[in-house]
Amino acid sequence: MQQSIFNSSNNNILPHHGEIRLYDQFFSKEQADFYFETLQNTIQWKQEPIWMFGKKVMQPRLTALYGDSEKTYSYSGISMKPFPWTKELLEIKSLVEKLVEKPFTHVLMNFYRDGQDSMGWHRDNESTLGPNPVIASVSFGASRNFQIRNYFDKSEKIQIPLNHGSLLIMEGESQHHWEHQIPKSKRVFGGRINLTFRRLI
Ligand SMILES: O=C(O)CCC(=O)C(=O)O
Ligand SMILES: [Fe+2]
Repeated sequence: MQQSIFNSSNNNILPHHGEIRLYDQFFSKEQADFYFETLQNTIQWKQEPIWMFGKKVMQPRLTALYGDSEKTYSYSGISMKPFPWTKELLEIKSLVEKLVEKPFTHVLMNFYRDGQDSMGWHRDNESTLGPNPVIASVSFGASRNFQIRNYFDKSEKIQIPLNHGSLLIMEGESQHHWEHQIPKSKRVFGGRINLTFRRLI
């Protein structure tokens, strides 16, 4: 199932059970270029292992966690301790918070070096995020397809491109009923940086 959401700013992409909204040009091209460059060079990117089906495997991308406190964030069998906020991350956080009207405590960042880097199907439903988390996802760099599918009926699928400077908000029941992924692509060559702002409780 494919929905036409292009150019819409605050329409819900999900047909039921939760809300996902896309702001395709939340950042101007100049702002997005600046943040892509700066984050690429100043963030402490690392390739970290995770546990999958009882095996330790390297994640197919680089990651970094920045945030408020000493509070560690655990997912897929690993825990990450946040680095303190940088000037640019605080700027981006405050722009996003102005729109969402909710505060965030952490940002989990992913650097997809090229089309071969990816993230598999998952839900952001760790108990430390609370029952119906608001997750704000900012993208800079190469455009990648964001695929969403119904967790209970895997045939119900939606795909949207996340472009340079876009902001995607996931909220309500979305993390209960829907999972998402960034698949590999043979047609993508450049790097992409994604920031997911979260509130850890
Ligand atoms: O790179 C993306 O757009 C998705 C990131 C994501 O799903 C996550 O960090 O949980
Ligand atoms: Fe996610």
